[in-house]
Amino acid sequence: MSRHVLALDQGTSSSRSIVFDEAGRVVALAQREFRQHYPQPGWVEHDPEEIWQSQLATAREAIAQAGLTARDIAAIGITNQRETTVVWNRRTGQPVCNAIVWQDRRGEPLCARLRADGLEETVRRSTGLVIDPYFSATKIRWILDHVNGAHLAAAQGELAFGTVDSWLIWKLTGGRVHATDVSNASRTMLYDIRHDVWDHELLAALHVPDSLLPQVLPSSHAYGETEPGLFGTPIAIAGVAGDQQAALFGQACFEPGLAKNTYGTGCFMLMHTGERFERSSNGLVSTAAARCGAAREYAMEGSVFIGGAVVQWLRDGLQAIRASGEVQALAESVPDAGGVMFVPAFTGLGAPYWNADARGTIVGLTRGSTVAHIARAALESIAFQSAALLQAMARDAATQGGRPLSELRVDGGACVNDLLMQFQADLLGIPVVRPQVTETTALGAAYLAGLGVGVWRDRAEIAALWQAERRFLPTLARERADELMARWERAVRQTVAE
Ligand SMILES: Nc1ncnc2c1ncn2[C@@H]1O[C@H](COP(=O)(O)OP(=O)(O)O)[C@@H](O)[C@H]1O
Ligand SMILES: O=P(O)(O)OC[C@H](O)CO
Repeated sequence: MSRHVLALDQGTSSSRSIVFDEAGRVVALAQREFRQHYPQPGWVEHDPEEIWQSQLATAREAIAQAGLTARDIAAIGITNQRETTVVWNRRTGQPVCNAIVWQDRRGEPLCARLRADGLEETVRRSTGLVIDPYFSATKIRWILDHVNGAHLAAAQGELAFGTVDSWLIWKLTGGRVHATDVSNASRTMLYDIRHDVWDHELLAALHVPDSLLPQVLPSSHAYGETEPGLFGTPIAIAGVAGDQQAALFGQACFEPGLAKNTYGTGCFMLMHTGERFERSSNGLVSTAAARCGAAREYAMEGSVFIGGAVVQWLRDGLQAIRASGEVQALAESVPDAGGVMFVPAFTGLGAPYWNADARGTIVGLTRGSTVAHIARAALESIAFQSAALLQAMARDAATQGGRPLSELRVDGGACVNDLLMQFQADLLGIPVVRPQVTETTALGAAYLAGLGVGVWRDRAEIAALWQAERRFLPTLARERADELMARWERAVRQTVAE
């Protein structure tokens, strides 16, 4: 049997495909960026057709680059930017409009209505989430309300909704399979993660007909086979998970209390909480972890909307650097941020603050401040936001009888930045551990698929493959770290002042 697995990693800024071997090593990687559309302030869209074409192209490239053919691929695992919403016509397979991306805030007025209707507790109890336009529910409703004919077509059962995984499964199987996995379903704000069913009270509150919805399956499962024409021979789709839950799996965080933080466009810290659905009292959400069988598994999550994206802003907005990789040298050209504090609330603030109206703020500027101080403060903001998540997790653990975190596993595009990782360890006061394979999102999807077809036997075998590349140990005095966090929180308060 073939021992290679192909992971399709459909991210916010690019589509990537990676071929892994049975040791979990990257054999080939292909990547394509695609266009971001910003039709109005606060709106972000993607063209679903471009998502599909870029994903397909990278999948073919990765197989060819590895010197393999489709026959050598044991299975495909899919992982994806979560919450992003696609609605398409079941007969023609055509999307009815652009995908509404997770960062898009247009659902806020509807969220305000849901809050006013007193649905907050229902949402939290059933879905584990807070009412926020980040999640798919209000994006679906917006499409049905604003796209010509969509409301009627939905009522007549002609339309299908899916997060990006469902859309890719649909395209890969030639429209034969309309499904999603439980970790993606848990991000829609319509799925009851306690009982594993779509929540009919929430569907009714949002007037979303259930004919729109995909079937929800475990993350490691036989979803179907790809159309023979796509790769020359059919390949089994055997794993599907939202990218953050896939990263948790790829980091081998299978035990309650193990956590990872992914530093991509945003930052996403997830802690496995085992089979217990725990609710946060400190601004985090509960979510379904990737699932291999019938047992329910959960995670506590903190989502930061602007992580590595602040570095993109330094590059594209401020034009302070030409490439993201240059930020470390610029930030290191000064000994510290010189009192500058940067809160990149460009699209509001996610966890633990949940404020859609906050906007970016730089405080503490003096005559001596330079672009290097701003770059350093920008990098530090990624660590501050993540530290606020960890503090929230620690507060939850303290009240729920859990143990505080003993180390944090990291991954994502910005985790290559040593300065950022060291500052993160300093703020957190625990080791920050970077694994040898930092493509953990794709690796998690590959593991889920490979487990299904026997490339890997069980989680123990996967856990044994995980290896640290570098441990960043905290060096800062705790009082100094606390002082910095207090200054950060003061700066955050200024982002919401009008
Ligand atoms: N050396 C670096 N230091 C800090 N941030 C970086 C560095 N290199 C890349 N990044 C940031 O990492 C992000 C890309 O990470 P990636 O995991 O590929 O994102 P995504 O999955 O969200 O598309 C970008 O926002 C980029 O600015
Ligand atoms: O595409 P990423 O890696 O920034 O991940 C996006 C998240 O899934 C959004 O919840």
